[in-house]
Parts: sequence; structure tokens; C-alpha cells
Amino acid sequence: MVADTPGRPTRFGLFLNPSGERRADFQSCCGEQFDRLTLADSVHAAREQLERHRIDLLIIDLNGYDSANSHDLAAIAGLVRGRVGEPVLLLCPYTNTAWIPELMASGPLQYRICPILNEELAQTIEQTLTPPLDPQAQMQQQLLDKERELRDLLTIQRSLQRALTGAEDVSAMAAQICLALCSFPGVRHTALLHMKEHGNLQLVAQEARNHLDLARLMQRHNRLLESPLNQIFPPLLAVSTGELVLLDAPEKAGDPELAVSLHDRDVRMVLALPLRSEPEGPVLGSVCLMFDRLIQFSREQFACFASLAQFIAFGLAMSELRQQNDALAGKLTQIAINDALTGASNRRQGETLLDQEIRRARRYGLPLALISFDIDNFRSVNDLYGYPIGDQALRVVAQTVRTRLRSSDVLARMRGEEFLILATHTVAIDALKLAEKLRETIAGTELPGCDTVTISLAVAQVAPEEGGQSALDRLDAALHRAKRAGRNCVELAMAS
Ligand SMILES: Nc1nc2c(ncn2[C@@H]2O[C@H](COP(=O)(O)OP(=O)(O)OP(=O)(O)O)[C@@H](O)[C@H]2O)c(=O)[nH]1
Repeated sequence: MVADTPGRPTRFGLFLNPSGERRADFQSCCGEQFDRLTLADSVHAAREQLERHRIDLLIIDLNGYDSANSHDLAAIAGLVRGRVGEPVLLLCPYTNTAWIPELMASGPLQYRICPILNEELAQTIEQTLTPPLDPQAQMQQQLLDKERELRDLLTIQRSLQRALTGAEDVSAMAAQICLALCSFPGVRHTALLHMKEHGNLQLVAQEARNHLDLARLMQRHNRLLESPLNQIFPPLLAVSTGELVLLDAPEKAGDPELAVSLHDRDVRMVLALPLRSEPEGPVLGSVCLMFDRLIQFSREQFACFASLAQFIAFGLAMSELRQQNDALAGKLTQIAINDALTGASNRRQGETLLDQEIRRARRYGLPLALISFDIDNFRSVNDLYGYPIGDQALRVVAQTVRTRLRSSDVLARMRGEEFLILATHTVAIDALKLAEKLRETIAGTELPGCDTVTISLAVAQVAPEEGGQSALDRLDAALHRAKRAGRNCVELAMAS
């Protein structure tokens, strides 16, 4: 306690913290700034003081409070609510900054993030207690600041909206989001971290105005939860705690190397927000903004950041869902057009592609050759070794043939052990050579669990005015001839 300082109004203060040591430290650091300073060790004791005495400044020191204790949070919120506009200063440890917006929802307050230097604390208290020289001018300035703040947020919200609706996939969207967030005043770097399968947290996008590379800083791109900075660095901490993290001086995170790297890139403040598509849902990642200046965020700004984070999380979830749907649709199409056993096109797709290639060949005057082949005596493979080995043999034959074809060629399974090849831009003579090469290759291919097999083949070049069915009929006849000729040979289908 100190005596009245002449010339200034009396100042009564109340400091709340459960630790005797912290109360004593505060007393020795700032006691002289008050005419009477009361120290309270509990919310209950503080409430009693507030009911009994005039208090000009309530200082709530959150150091020592458990961030997970919602009971304490509710009790402290009650104190803030009871102040109805009287000054409240919150001293908040870096690991519990999520309580700042929570408590702001109960009433206006100023906050400082700890650890804080004694001089800075004393200066803050002086500023808070000193009445403005021109209250009206101050009020006007505050209104102007608020207006500018809201205008800035609105601009970001609009560009975010564009980012979320225009982007094709998650990474494009993430890049757009980072770009949009950079328009916030003082932002030098933005980043988006996204949780992929199996808890793999990845840096999906970053936008830098200060040449900072977050991947390098965190020493990796993915598996970020295994980064040495996991419990220190705001965007990682926001994911592991699921809470907002605000760091107002890089050194307060407790890692000197990190602090130097951030200072080198002009970073003075870091804000990270967890991303959840619904309030109690799992954390999908985090969004991180790095500022080149200190900003005391208002309640409205915190609320706006929270809704931006929700907006982003929702956009990411939607985009991921869209990607999954596309992948599923792709798989369904594959199932609909491919033979499940061999992976070759199925008969329907084979016929569709045959008609398509015939039309294309006709339009551009290009040759189109067809090769049909059938495994010889395949019945005996099934009879001798069983159906599963027969299946395996079919798969190997199809795969072996496919590796010998051009990517523009088509292999289709037409029935049982009979296949059709559409050899585009190919004349009969070259198709004959290809067929001979395939015959030789299959005869020399080892099959798992059974003897080698041979194939009989028929080759045809589609005539200029010929339809698909006619060409298939010609191939059928030629294949029969190949079988009759003793199998393991190639027959040319005659033009009709
Ligand atoms: N394992 C297996 N066998 C199949 C499949 N589709 C057809 N087959 C068998 O293929 C055999 C075809 O027999 P066949 O039409 O008599 O012809 P082949 O024994 O190959 O004799 P040739 O064609 O005259 O050389 C039958 O035993 C069918 O059961 C399949 O998907 N898996």
C-alpha cells in the first residue's frame, strides 16, 4: 500500500492469482502504482472484495489455472461479467490464450500474454489507469478503429468466399485461402495445415510476404505432429489442443531458435486457429497468421476469426468430400467398363470402343486392325489344376498381352477365355507381326501353379465401309480355322 500521490485520483486495485509467489511478485512490481492494492487467492475472495470496495482495476492473472478446467473459466467469466465496463486486465499464459475470447464474451477487457516483462506490465497498468485527456476524441478514435477493423474483416470474408467457391481441389482451395488471409493488415505469412488419413498433419499451403518457409521452420512438410516444435509452435499447438493459440512475442514460445527464425522474418505475433467443420467435431487442421505488428484483438475480431476458421473448415470438408465423390465415381466407372478378373475392358466396353474406333478410322482415313485370340485347351487347365489356378492363368495372359500393346490399343475380354485387341493406326501386315509376337510370348510365359498355355489368334483389317459385327464375324471364322489348324498359330481373316 502507498500513500496518495498528489495531483492524481486515488487508485484501488485488485489482483487475483492462486499462487502466493505470483501475488508477491505482482505486489513488488506494481504495488506502488496503486493507493491500495488487494491481493486475492481465489475467485471467491476476489468477488468479496469487489462487493465490499471500490476497485478501479481488476487484474486477473491466469497463470496456474488449468486451461481444461471449465469450472474455473466459468467462475472467472462471472467476475468479468460483474465489472460492467470497469477496467479488467487479463494476464494470460501463452498456453491458455483460448480463454481470452471466452472471457471477452463476458465483458470488455484488455489482455497481455505471459511471460511479460515487469516494465511492460507496469506500463500497461499505468495506461489502463490513466484517464484519457480528451475522452470524446478517444471515443471517436475508437469508433473509427472499429469501423476500419470491420471493413478489413469484411474484405477478407469476401475474398475467402471467392476462394471457397472457385477452387477445384483441397490444395487449390488452401492456396486461395492463404492468399485471401494475407490481405489482413499486418499479415506477413499465412499457412494452412490439414489432417490427412491416419493423423498425418500436413502443410498444404502457405503464402509469404516475408520469404518465410514454414516447412523448413518445422523441419518437414508432413507428419507435422512428429515435429520437434509440436507442443510449442502455434499452428501445431492449435491442432494438438484444439484451441486458439495467440503468441504476441516469438520468444514466449520458449524455443530460442524458433524465436530467432521468426524475428529474422519480421514476425512479431502469431495467431493460430484450429479447424473444425462442426463445434465439437474432430480437428481437421489449423490456419495460421503471422503479423509484423502487435494487435490487441477485439471481441469482434476474435469472433470473426473463429467464424472464418469455421468457414474454412467447412470449405475443406466439402472439397474433400467432392474429391472422394469424384474418386468413387471414377471407381464405379472402372467397375462398369472393366472386367473384374483381368482388368481388360469388358465385352460391352469392347464393342463400344470398336464402334468408336471404326468411326474414327473412317473419318480420318486411318487403318484399324483387330486381333482376336483364345487360350488353347483352357478347359484342361481348369480340369487339371482347378478354377482358381485357371483364373490366375487368365489374369497373367491378359497382363502379359497388355504389356506388349501400345497405350492407344485396347484389350477387351469378349467371353470366357477369348479376347479382342483393337490395334489403332495399324495395317493387317503389322497386326500379323504383333499377333505372332504375342503368340510366341504367351507360349514362353510361365504361369503360376500350372503348365504354360498357348493361344490361337485371328487378324483382320477393318475394311473402309465395314461395320463392327461384320469384322467380328470374320475374326470368328479365322479363329476357328486357327483351332482346326492345330492351335498355337495366327490366321488372317479374309476380306468379305
Ligand atoms: N478359370 C476360368 N475358366 C474360365 C473362365 N471363363 C471361361 N473359362 C473356361 O474356359 C474353358 C473354355 O473351354 P472351351 O470353350 O471348350 O475351349 P478350350 O478348352 O480352351 O479349347 P479350345 O478353345 O478349342 O482350344 C471352359 O472350361 C470354361 O469354364 C474364367 O473366368 N475362369
